[in-house]
Amino acid sequence: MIRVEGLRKHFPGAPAPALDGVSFTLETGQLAAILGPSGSGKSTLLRCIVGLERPDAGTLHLGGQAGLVFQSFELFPHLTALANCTLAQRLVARRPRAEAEARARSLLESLGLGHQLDAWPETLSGGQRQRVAIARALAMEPAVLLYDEPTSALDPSLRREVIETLRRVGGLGMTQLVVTHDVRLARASHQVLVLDQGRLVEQGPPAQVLDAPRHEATRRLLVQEDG
Ligand SMILES: Nc1ncnc2c1ncn2[C@@H]1O[C@H](COP(=O)(O)OP(=O)(O)OP(=O)(O)O)[C@@H](O)[C@H]1O
Repeated sequence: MIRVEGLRKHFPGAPAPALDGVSFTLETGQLAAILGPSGSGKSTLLRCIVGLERPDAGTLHLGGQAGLVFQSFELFPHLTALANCTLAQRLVARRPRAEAEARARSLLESLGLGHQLDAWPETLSGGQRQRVAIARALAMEPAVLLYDEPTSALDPSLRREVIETLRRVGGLGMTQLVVTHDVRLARASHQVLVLDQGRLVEQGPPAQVLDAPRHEATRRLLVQEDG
């Protein structure tokens, strides 16, 4: 479970805070989508949770480290799928090779890549590369996995594949937080959080937030998506 309470971040010189008292709770194994207009504070929220930015006030209870999966899902091109998933385990977590490989293999298998362990990134499809990147993040055993715009710049079939993968990862018990403009991805989540000007203006299951939006910012996001 992750709990965020009263998170506040005001960048020096900025006219208004990027985060202005954000609080929410996410149960273990749940997937939450963070929506909001440009500049509403989505990336700042992720960066505070992962520790890349220090909040001015508020508390974070993660029960461990947060892992961040970047938009481009970049893999090390000179390492096989398996080696991509063992490098940080060995260098950062200092796990012995056999242990790191066993964990990587099991994660790649559970994401449907058991037959691609020795494949080079350039020989994998876009969707397969993404699953390797996610397995690599999971191998570090984060308490929560964060994604910044995982489906932007992807074609529709790949988007569906990413959504399917996030569900699978949720099935492994991982708590996930996804910043996205993709309403379809938000619909596949357990909880939708809408940020506007650094404040959480809506929060609830997708059926509630997306089908009966109460806030203007949410309505605008839905109109943009339809158009
Ligand atoms: N390092 C920084 N220094 C000063 N201001 C910043 C910094 N980072 C973000 N901001 C400001 O904080 C606010 C929130 O930015 P943030 O990047 O979190 O928004 P966002 O919702 O992720 O936007 P987008 O959807 O465009 O990525 C914006 O007004 C932005 O200009």
